[in-house]
Formats: sequence, structure tokens, C-alpha cells
Amino acid sequence: ALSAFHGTSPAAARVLLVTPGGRRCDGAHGSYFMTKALQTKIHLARSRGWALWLVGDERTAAAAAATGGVLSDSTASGGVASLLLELHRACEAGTLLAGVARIEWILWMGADVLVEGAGLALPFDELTSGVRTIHVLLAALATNSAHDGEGGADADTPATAFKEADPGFLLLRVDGWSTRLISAWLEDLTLSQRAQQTPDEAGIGGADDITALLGLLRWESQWRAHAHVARSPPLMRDWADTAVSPLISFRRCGLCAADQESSLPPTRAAECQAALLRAFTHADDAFLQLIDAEHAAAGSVHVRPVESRPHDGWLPRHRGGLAACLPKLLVVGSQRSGLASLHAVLKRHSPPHLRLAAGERDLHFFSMDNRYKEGLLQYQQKFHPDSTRLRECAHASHDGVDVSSTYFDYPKAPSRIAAVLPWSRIVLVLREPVQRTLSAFNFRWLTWLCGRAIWSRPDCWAAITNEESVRANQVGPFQMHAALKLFRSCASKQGALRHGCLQKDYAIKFRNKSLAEIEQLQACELNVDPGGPDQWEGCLGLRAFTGPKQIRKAMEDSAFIWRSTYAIHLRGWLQLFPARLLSVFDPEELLDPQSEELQRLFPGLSSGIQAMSRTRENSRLYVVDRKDLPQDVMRMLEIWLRKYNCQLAGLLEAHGLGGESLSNLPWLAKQMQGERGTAFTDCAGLAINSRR
Ligand SMILES: Nc1ncnc2c1ncn2[C@@H]1O[C@H](COP(=O)(O)OS(=O)(=O)O)[C@@H](OP(=O)(O)O)[C@H]1O
Repeated sequence: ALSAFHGTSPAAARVLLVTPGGRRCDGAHGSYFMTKALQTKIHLARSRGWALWLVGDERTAAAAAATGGVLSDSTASGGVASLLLELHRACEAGTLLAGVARIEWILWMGADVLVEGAGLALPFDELTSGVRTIHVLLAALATNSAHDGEGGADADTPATAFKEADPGFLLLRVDGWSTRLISAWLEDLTLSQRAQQTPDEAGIGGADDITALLGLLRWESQWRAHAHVARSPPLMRDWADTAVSPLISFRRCGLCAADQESSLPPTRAAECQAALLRAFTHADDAFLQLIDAEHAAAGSVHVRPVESRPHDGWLPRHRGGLAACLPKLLVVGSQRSGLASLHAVLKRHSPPHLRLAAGERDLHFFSMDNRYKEGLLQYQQKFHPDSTRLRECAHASHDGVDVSSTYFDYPKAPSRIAAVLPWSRIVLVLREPVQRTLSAFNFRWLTWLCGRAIWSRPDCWAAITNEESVRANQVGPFQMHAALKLFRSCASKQGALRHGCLQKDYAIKFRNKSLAEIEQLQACELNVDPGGPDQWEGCLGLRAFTGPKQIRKAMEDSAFIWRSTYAIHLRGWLQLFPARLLSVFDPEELLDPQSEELQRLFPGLSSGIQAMSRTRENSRLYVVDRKDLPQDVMRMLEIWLRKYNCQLAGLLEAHGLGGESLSNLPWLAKQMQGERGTAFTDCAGLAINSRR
């Protein structure tokens, strides 16, 4: 009978898929995979046109709504058997989904079951028209032996084989027979069994309940006669089994701390988790196609919507639902590229349909773990302060705009944005990279000396008049120590800082920082060029950071040149977003009140822009002129960055992002003209390489 599972069309069957609505584990790792496993089941239901019932609490009710589930249950607390009985009765009475569908089958799947591929075909015809009518199909893995082979409820299997069975799949025909079976099953569940379960487990795990059903089907002939119990592929398999099957069970992976007792020993659990990751990584392309998605790159864990069908299909609708009240446009960087100026323009001249985050810039929501962990509702409230539920806000049609300087190049931000807002437009403001590098270094050096005083005046060093002012402004002990040291060596007797001394310190630090960073980048370049940001970040050690403070320090204190290698970062964005959603923008355009590009990106922004003309927000004075900086270091910086500018030009051209002759980035167009046939003869070659 099992071979008939393949190739049978379930199209005619009306199925209700019932599954736990997302189990929360103690660790983020477990919760992540549980959510992913749930997503695969939701995809399955949506792609087959099945009705979906997510069992769980308020949170999962919201998830059900967000993902298009037709129903959700917030009251089920009597375990899986009583829920199934209620659903059966409602289906039989025609009160469930009345007028929408006539449910003929109820399919229950456990939380730890992952739909790995598109090949799940249920033999509805066989079940109804065989020699004996089958009302119940149960797939269970005997966890003490993954290779038990196929067997029916009537097979002579040792009782122990089912003792710790993993019953992840149960298909029940909606009829009186099944209702009687479930009633008998409920009676059979001893009170003590139910008492042991917490309400949460009762509604969500349900495994113990179904193990009891297994016993019933095995030992009582009246039920056994119309049941089929499958304990092996092709329907479902254990994670360690290499057979092909559309469903995999990860029940004993130890993903949730609460499961520790029943889970595998640590090394086996680690293997199991690696297998789980692989299953997601290699999810069947045919299955992804069904949901209009594809792998971002061969072998990549990232999945993105299919570019050729941007506005139909399930995924966009799903994302559209989640993103209803979240920003539709993100200005993601780069840092020190005039974002404050752009933000000021938007704030002063934004048409009514644009919503800035309550006037705030730099939310850093996707780049900082601590902010991201606060959750999407918190993020939504930045744009809709009165909203209390995700996806519900008074002005969903408005275009929220998030301007944050860390999204472009902080390690986790791009993939988080792609996961949450894959349909948002992304604006990259790219300032000439040597200028950007100098601005970033300057800003940092000023912070090292002045601490918080940097916010109050562009020449903040003039506000440092005594040690007290250093102490009052500094943010941490290490920085205070360094700032005091500099103050003591550069202060005159009257307390004012000697300019020449500061200039010397500035030039020394600029040299040391730049040389150290170029050395590090060169070492990585040998290994990864022209790799994507993942590889570079791995090499630069940026992926090892756990806390927001650490990553912030690494990015702000010593990644001045790295953040100007735009081509590498852009390559990452292009793996996650279709090019038509990305725009590049030269901040100098902001100084041109007639800028067509600005109008194109922010329609309706025209009135009063004239008044902004020539304003450079957030500018800082430089204690040292560019011409007085060490020229050998400047030259290195220019050469290093020019190479990546060439790659950037190639990328922009290949993806149609640069405009006619790179007109969107005049600084780049100029540099490329200067390169042709002159000092930088291999520029064209590098640009072509970057198309890979
Ligand atoms: N329109 C325009 N074009 C080019 N450059 C401009 C523009 N507006 C501001 N600026 C300069 O950008 C620097 C500040 O950038 P940001 O506001 O993005 O800084 S931050 O990342 O948010 O801290 C800061 O650079 P420096 O003064 O060189 O430090 C600003 O002077």
C-alpha cells in the first residue's frame, strides 16, 4: 500500500492539516528550527490548497493569521485527542469552514516533523476503494530501531518497538467510524497520563496521546481492521535514515531543553541538528518552486522569492501580510554618507504618505541583536506608535521609511531584512569611498578624544578644557583612559589643547589603523576574493561576535576601509534581493534641488527642497587636512579602494543599477573615465570579474 503514496493526486480531497502552531523552546536555536518546521507545513498546506488549523495560544493565532492559515485555535487544552474529536464532530456536522470547504480528511502532523520535499502524495483513492476501507493512516517511527521496515497494525511487532515511537503523522477520515475511534482513544487515555501533561504540551506536543492510539490500533481488532500503521519510508523517516521521504522527524534532536530526557546523547543530538540544517539547506527545489521561492545561491541556506514572478504566488502574499505596517523602504547606508542630510530632507519635506520612525534615525533594528530580539511589534511601533498588534495599524497604506547607517554592512542585517521584508525597496547611499573612510576615521578619532561631547559641536576638541570635561564625557573606562592620556600629553598649561599635538596624534593613529586594516584585508583577499560578504566576514572575524557591543566596536573602531569596499557588500545584497528593488544614490545629489533621482525615489518630495540646498547635516571638522595626512598611506587607501570601485562599476552595470554611464554615482563615473587606459589598466578586467 505504501508504494501507492507516490503519484496519487490529492487534488480532489478536502484536507484539514492540523499542526502545533509553533513550539517555543528555551534556546533560540530550537525555537528557530521549530518555526522553520512549522513553515514547511504551512507551505505544504498552502501549496495543496488544504485548510490549516494551527493549534496553540494567542501568539500562534497571530502567526496563523499572518501566514494565511484559515483558522486557529486558542482554546485547545485537552490534548491532541480531544482537539481531534472536536474537529471531527464539527466537520461531520458541517460547521467547520461551512460554505468554504467540505473536509473529508483530517491530517495531524507533530511539531517536530519537517516537510522536506514536494513528494508527499497521500493515497486517498486507495484508502477509500481498497479491499478493506482504511479510515486511519498513522506513520510512526519506532525510535529504538530506525530500520524496522514497513509494517501494518496487524504485523507481529514486539511491543517495545512502539514503546517510544515517534508518531508524527496521523490521517483520519472524517466519518462516524473515526469519531468512535477517537472517543475510544480518549477514554483509553488514563487520567494520570493527561495529568502529567502541562496544558502547553497537551495542546502542542501530543506525542504521548498518539502513542496511546497506537496501542489501541495494535491490540483491538475492531480498530485494527480499518487502520494502517506505517513505520518506515517512503512516507516519513527518522533524521538518521538516508532513505528518501518527504517527511522527516526530528523528535529526539534535543532542540528544546524540555525534551532533554527523551533526546539523544549530546554527540548524536549534534549530528541530528546538523542533519536538520542540511535538510533546510538542501530543501527540494521542486518544493520551493511550488511556493515561488528559490535558493539564493546553490547550496545556500537562504531562500528568496522567485524573481520572475514577483507579485503572484503565496510567498509575496505571506510577506505582504507580515509587512503590512513595517517600512516599505529602507535607506541602509553606508555609514558617514550623508544619511543625516537625507533624513533631514525627508523629515522636513516628506509627503503625507511617508512615515519616518517617529522622527528617529538609526534604529539599528536589524543590525543589533538586542534590538532585533525586541521583536517586530516593537519595530512596528516606531512607525505606528499606537499599534498594539503586529500587522494592525491605522495607516497600513503609508510608506514607512527606515534610515539606518548600519544595515548595509553589519553582518546579520541584510539577511534579516531579506527574511522579514523581502519586498521592501532598498536605497544605498554611497559616498566617494576615500572621503567616506576619512569621515569615519575622523568621527571615531573625535569620539576617542571627546566622548559624548562630539554630539554638541563639530570641533569638539575645543570643548575639552580640563580633565573634568574629559571624565564627564567619556563612555567607558578604557576610552576614558586613552582620552585622558591624550589630553595630558596635548594640553597646554592653560588647559587648552595644542592643535599641533592633536594633529600629530591624529596622523599617527590614522597611519596605524589604516596599515593594520589593509594588512588584514590583504590577507583575506588572498583567500576569498572575489567572494561574498559571508566569506570576508568569516575571514575578518566579524562573524564570531555574540553581543551588540562587540560587533559595534569592531565595525566602528577598526573597519574604516572595509566599510568602503562597497562592491563586496553589494554582492551580498544582490544575493538576497532582486536588483529592481535596489537603488544606489550619490549623497551629493542631495545638494541638487532639481535631482531627478531624489524625486524618483521619494515621489512627492518636491516642495521646499530648495531650502535644503548645500546643507551638510552631521558634518564634523577635521583636525588635520587631507593633504597633511601621510601621503603613502593615502595612496595605499586610494589604490585599495579603486580596485573595489572597479568591481562596483561592473556590478552596477551588470545589474542595470548605475544608470546611463554610471550617472547615478558621478564620483564613480569620473573615476572610471580616469582609469581607462591610464594608471589602472586592469580595472576593466576587475569589473568583469565582479559580475560573477
Ligand atoms: N549631501 C551630502 N553629500 C555628501 N556628504 C554629505 C552630505 N550631507 C552630509 N554629508 C557628510 O556626510 C557625513 C555624515 O554622514 P551621515 O549623516 O551618514 O553620518 S552617520 O553615519 O549617520 O553618522 C559628514 O561627513 P564629514 O563632515 O566628512 O564627516 C557630512 O558632512
